[in-house]
Parts: sequence; C-alpha cells; structure tokens
Amino acid sequence: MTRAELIDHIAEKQSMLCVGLDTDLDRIPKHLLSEEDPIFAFNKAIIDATAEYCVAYKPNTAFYEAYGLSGWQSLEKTVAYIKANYPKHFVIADAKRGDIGNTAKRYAKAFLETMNCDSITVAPYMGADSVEPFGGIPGKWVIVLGLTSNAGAEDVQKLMLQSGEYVHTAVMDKVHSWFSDDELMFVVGATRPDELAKLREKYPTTFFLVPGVGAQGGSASDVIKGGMIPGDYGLLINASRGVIYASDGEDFALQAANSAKKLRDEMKANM
Ligand SMILES: O=c1ccn([C@@H]2O[C@H](COP(=O)(O)O)[C@@H](O)[C@H]2O)c(=O)[nH]1
Repeated sequence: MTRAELIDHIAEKQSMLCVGLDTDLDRIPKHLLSEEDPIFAFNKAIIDATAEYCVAYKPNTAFYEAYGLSGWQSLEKTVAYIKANYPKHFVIADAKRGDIGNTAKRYAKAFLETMNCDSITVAPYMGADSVEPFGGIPGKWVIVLGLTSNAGAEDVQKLMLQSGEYVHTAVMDKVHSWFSDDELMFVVGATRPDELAKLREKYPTTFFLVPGVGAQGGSASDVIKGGMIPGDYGLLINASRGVIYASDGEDFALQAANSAKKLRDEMKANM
C-alpha cells in the first residue's frame, strides 16, 4: 500500500485507528471454542464488526505462534481474509524481528511476500544489515521500534549517550537515514505523549505507529494533539485489548464495534 493510499483511507474514514488482533484462547468468548478454528472465527467477527471504524489491523504474531502450526494457520487465514474483504485496510505483522541480513531477508519474504502483510515491525538494535532487507519492496513498509510504550523502554532506549543524546534518538536518526518516508514508520508509545510530540518535531514527515491507547492508559486525543502531521495525518493509533475484549459474551463483536467507534469518534473530533 502506498503512502497516498493510506492517507486517503484515513481521510475517508476520519480515523487513524488500528485494531490489534492479540487473540488469546483464554480470553475469547467460550461459545467460540467449539468452532473448528476459534481464533479465526473470533478475528473474522471482530474484523467484520470494526472495519467501518478503523484503517488498519495489527495481529501480534506472538498470540498465533503460541499455538504452533494451528496458530500460524489462523494468522495466515486472518491476513488473507482482510486482504480479500477489506483491501484498503493496512495490515501490520507485529513480529518485532531483527537478525543478521541473511536471516532478515527470510523474515521479509515470510511476512511481506508469502503472508502478504503490508508491513512488519522490526527491532533495530542489530543495525543496518538487519533492517535494510525489509526496505525496497514496492508497497511494503518497515515499522521500526523508536520509543516503546512499556516501562522497560527506560532501561536501554532512554539511556543517555556521552554526546548528550538518548540511545533511541541516535538509533532513530540512523534508521531514518536508511529509508524514505514512503516505506518507514516508527513505533512510538502513546504512554509518552510529551516525548511523542518531541519526536514529531524531529521527524515531521514520518508515520508513527502508536500503541498503548486503552489498556496501557494512553489517550488518542493526546497522541493526535502532539503527533499528527497536518494534511498527511501521519499516525496509526493502535488499541488491542481495549477493543477486542470489550465483552466476553455473545455480544463481543457488537461491543468491539462500539469500542472502535468510540475511539474513531475521539480521533475524528481531534483531526
Ligand atoms: O511499544 C510497543 C510496541 C508494541 N506494542 C504492542 O501493541 C499492542 C498493544 O496492546 P494493548 O492491548 O492495546 O495494550 C500489543 O500487541 C503490544 O505487544 C506495545 O504495546 N508497545
């Protein structure tokens, strides 16, 4: 998907919402457990209910890999379902890969070609050869961890270098020099709105994928106030548990839609 197509979809929907498909058999409604593929049945219902309010889906691969072969098949079916039925929606494989170049090329093939996701999240700490293989693929994006939403971001990303610069901004500067804004996004946590606003000043034209709204306490309004790119939007704001587990009853899809609509309405009011 091109940057222009993504921006057009955000404008059309008046939404920057990315629904995170962190599907856990211990949390989905019990009545789905008798389905042949409960994970896919849950995802399909969530996707059909929320597509109207969001522009992206982000399956976190850990939730599928945890179930071995059947989990991987559920993930492939989910991505294929989105591509076939909602082709304007941007699909993020939240896989956080990062390895030597030879291996990185295989990860790129697995997620961007074989599975046909639009993008993959990548941890940049192994350097250029571990990240560059995800670039240069027409219509595909590499989403690199910038400043993450978790408390542990302080441990390494917020270390100060002797130059007076933080580790994460030194890393982001390097990554930014390797790719154009047509294929690079940074992950920046919604739990750090002030830092997100500073990063927007530093990278005024690069899309940010922003997790941490809802269950982790971040606010979509604060993210938009500090992070939106005028005209281009520049944000995909993710909510996973806060949308997909809005109810564990028979009404789970309806409640997920209500939760997604509420976030969309909040975004629309601030765009
Ligand atoms: O900094 C990061 C990077 C990735 N994530 C992922 O996003 C979702 C958030 O889920 P919620 O249920 O909305 O909290 C999840 O897949 C994380 O692994 C993140 O939270 N922070």
